[in-house]
Amino acid sequence: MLAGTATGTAAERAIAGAGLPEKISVRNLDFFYDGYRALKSISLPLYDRQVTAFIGPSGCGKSTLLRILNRMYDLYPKQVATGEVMLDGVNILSPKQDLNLLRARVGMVFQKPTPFPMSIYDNIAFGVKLYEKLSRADMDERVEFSLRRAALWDEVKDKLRQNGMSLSGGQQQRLCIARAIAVKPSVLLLDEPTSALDPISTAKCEELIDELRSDYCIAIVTHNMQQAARISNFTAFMYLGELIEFGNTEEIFTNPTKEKTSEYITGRFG
Ligand SMILES: Nc1ncnc2c1ncn2[C@@H]1O[C@H](COP(=O)(O)OP(=O)(O)OP(=O)(O)O)[C@@H](O)[C@H]1O
Repeated sequence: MLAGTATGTAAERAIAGAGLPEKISVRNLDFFYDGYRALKSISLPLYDRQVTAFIGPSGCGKSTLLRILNRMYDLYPKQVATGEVMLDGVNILSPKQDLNLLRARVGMVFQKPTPFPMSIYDNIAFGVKLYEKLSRADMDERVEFSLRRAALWDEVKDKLRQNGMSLSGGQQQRLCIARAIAVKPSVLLLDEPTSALDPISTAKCEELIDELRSDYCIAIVTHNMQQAARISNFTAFMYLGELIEFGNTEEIFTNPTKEKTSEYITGRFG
C-alpha cells in the first residue's frame, strides 16, 4: 500500500496542532554561516508522532534548519545558532548538551544513501555499540528489529553478512533508516531522503515514513510538493531564511494564508 492510501488522505490524517504534544519547540532561532544570517527568527513546533515537511525554494534554509535539530553544524567552526531548540523541554543548543546522546535521540538520514563499507549487520550494530553493550543475542534482536522497522528485513535476512554497499539505492536508504532507528531515537530527520531514488523505491520509502509516524517525530525536507502533501501532517514553508507559513498540510496546500506560499505551491516561482 502506498503512503497516500495507507492512512487515508492528508485531510483525514490532519489534526489541528492545538493540543498535540510538542516534541521539539524551535524559538526565535537564528543561524549564521561565518556571519551570514541564513535563518531569521524561526519559531515553530514539531509535534510528536507527526510528520512535518519543510518546503521552499533552493537556498531558503531548509537543510540548515534540519541540521540544527541534532547540532550537526557543531562539526564546523564559524557556524553559530542562537535562540532555543527545546527537545522534551530541554534546550539542545546549550553548551552543556551531550552531543552523542543528542544524535542518538535525534537520528538523521541524508539525501544520498550513506551505508558504511561493512556488512549489513555491522551497519546496524556499529552505531548501537557506541551507546550500549549488548549481548550477541540482544544485538541480533536489535538488528532484526531495526531492519523490520525499516521494511528491509525480508529482503536482507539471508544475506546479513553481505556488504551494505551491494544493496540497491532504495535498499541502502532503508538500511540508513534502520541504522538511525537502531539507537532508539525519538526524532527522525530526513533530508530529501528520496531525491536520489527511482519511483518504486521512493514509494516504498514513503510507505515506510507513513508507518514510522506512529512511533516517531519526523521532520522531512523535500523539494517534491506532491510528496509533502502525501506524507506530512504539517508543513513549514520557508523563503530567504524566514518561516513564511506553518500549518496543517491540508490547509497550507489548499488554503494558504500568505501570498508567497500560494505562489510557491502553485509553481509561480521556485
Ligand atoms: N556551508 C555553508 N557556508 C556558507 N553558507 C552556506 C553554507 N551552507 C548553506 N549556506 C547558505 O545558507 C542558505 C541556506 O542554505 P540551505 O542549504 O539550508 O538551503 P536549502 O533550502 O536546504 O537549499 P536546497 O533546497 O538547495 O538544498 C543559502 O543561502 C546557502 O547558500
